[in-house]
Amino acid sequence: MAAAQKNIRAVILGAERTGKSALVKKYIHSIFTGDYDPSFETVDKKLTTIEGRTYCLDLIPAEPAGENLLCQTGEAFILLYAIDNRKSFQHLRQLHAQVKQAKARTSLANFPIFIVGSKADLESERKVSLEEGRQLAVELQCQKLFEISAKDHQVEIDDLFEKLVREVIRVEQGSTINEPTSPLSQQQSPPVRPRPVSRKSSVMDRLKFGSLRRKSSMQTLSRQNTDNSLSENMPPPTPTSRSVRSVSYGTPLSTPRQTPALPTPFRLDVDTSSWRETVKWPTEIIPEEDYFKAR
Ligand SMILES: Nc1nc2c(ncn2[C@@H]2O[C@H](COP(=O)(O)OP(=O)(O)OP(=O)(O)O)[C@@H](O)[C@H]2O)c(=O)[nH]1
Repeated sequence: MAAAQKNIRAVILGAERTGKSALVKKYIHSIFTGDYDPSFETVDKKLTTIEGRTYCLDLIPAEPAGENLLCQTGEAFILLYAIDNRKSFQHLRQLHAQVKQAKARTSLANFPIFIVGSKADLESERKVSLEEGRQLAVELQCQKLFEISAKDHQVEIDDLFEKLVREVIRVEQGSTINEPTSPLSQQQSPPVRPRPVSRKSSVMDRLKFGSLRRKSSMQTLSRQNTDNSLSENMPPPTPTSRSVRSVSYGTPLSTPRQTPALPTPFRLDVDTSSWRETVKWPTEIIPEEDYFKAR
């Protein structure tokens, strides 16, 4: 196995019990146990190869408070809410501000932030609509919005992290993806003050200072990227298999429009940077021809 040519530190921020650890476990180990263990510390890595280059993705689930250092060192961010928990959604603005403020003290002005709604399998308990998620992604100028389920959506979760890596690559190659640097970044950086040590921030400290003893020895290495059609510079793929149906509206997301009734569960992936919306149906849940036949 080739050594990683680049490390990418992805920080997953979200309120308690939004499914941060479950998301990481699903991506790294392909499992969903349904357990809740507040003492479970996951700092996991996964190698992924994109366009011949190997990246090591460090995944760091973080508690919402007191994570400035984490935010400063992160290169990509996932702001996670649970679709069945309105408070976790309302918390995202604060998390977003926290990330922006922390990054304004660093030299990294451009970095991807995805908004992700978890627990998409709990449709009947939904408290946050897709439209609200989409509006917030546009308002905060986040690159993408996903709805996923750590219980059901392996392919979509793989896709989510691949897209995150691709966004980091785009930044590395010089694309500007965030809004202009905020006034905060022009101020002189205040000294970083010691912060309260929390369960997950102590993981970060140990990671940072090289003394982390990984709880899990399992690392999933070698995830070959075989699908170049995901390249951001290419036009959306023509649906060739039953597995994916893409709908492009070609209108700004803020324009009121008719949204087709969607089967559930499903995943929404909105690319807010290109104002293109893509809705995908996983085949194993509802084959697209069945869906269209029924309409
Ligand atoms: N149905 C369903 N349950 C989920 C999903 N993701 C997580 N959960 C459950 O939600 C609970 C919390 O998940 P965790 O992954 O521990 O959440 P967390 O955000 O890491 O929680 P903290 O450690 O408190 O920060 C657990 O009981 C999970 O099994 C999901 O996609 N669907």
